[in-house]
Amino acid sequence: MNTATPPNSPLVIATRESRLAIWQAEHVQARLQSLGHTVTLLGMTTKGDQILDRSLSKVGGKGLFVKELEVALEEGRADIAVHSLKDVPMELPEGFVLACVMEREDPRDAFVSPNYASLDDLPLGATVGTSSLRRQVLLQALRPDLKIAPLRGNLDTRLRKLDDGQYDAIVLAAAGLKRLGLGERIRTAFATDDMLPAAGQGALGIEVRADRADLIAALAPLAHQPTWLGVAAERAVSRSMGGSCSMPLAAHGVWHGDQLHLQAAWGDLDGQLALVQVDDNATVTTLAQAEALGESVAAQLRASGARSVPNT
Ligand SMILES: NCc1[nH]cc(CCC(=O)O)c1CC(=O)O
Repeated sequence: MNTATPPNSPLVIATRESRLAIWQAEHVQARLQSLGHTVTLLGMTTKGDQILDRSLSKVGGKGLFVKELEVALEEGRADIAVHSLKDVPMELPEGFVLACVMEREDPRDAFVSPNYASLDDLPLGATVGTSSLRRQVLLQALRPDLKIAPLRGNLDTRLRKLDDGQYDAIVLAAAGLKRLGLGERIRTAFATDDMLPAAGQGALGIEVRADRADLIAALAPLAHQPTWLGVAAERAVSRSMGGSCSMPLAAHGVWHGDQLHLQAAWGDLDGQLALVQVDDNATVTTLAQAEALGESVAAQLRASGARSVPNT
């Protein structure tokens, strides 16, 4: 079966239908169009979009936001899938690859509140909305008095719940807010030293079928190597720790002038709060070297008491 795209046939991008997902797909569409391609979008709903009443860490499945898009690639209904890299499982299913990682938007977490300018301004015992275990652990380390309440839904839904008065503040990825032109809602962007981001936060990954060498070549100009080296290391930490969204794990890699600086944190919510942090760097010029640094940092986390869970 020859499924290679003939020249001039349009490329089809599979995308979720949240405003952020559409923005990201249109961003890739515009970049590809500027390279001379014809590009259309195919919108679809994923399991992660449908389950809104439970914390995703309790739903448990990996790749809740990506599976349906992969089926569209498998069946040839679409050519490429654009993802927030943070939502992409550490191991892609057999037959799929990340064709490229694009330049990162702001990787930081954002403090959003109608009444308070920063975490320090919150009164004792204030309620902060987030369903991310990583954010929960890091927030409790900074402010043990805070009440953390679950918060799900797309960005607009989360902001509406804040505006309805259900929370004193919420914590979101700065990248999503900025992409949607909602950057003015950010009262403070957390220093990454205080709130270390999730692996891949703020970066876009483009997934294709591994047998589509034509697409991998077409997408190569969209890659941003410094971002890719950083997130490759972050994802290696997570993979090595058996990473799933049910583990509070943070990893942030910054590549500059052949040096990769990688920070990671692991937390435990069972019983007393435990937080383990590691900081390392290495000379890195290839993805394999970036991943080796990530594995080394994961080993250092474990040596300091972090427990990895086996991949399921
Ligand atoms: N887990 C949902 C998700 N996936 C990607 C982003 C934001 C954009 C990004 O990190 O690239 C968000 C929202 C959030 O964490 O606030």
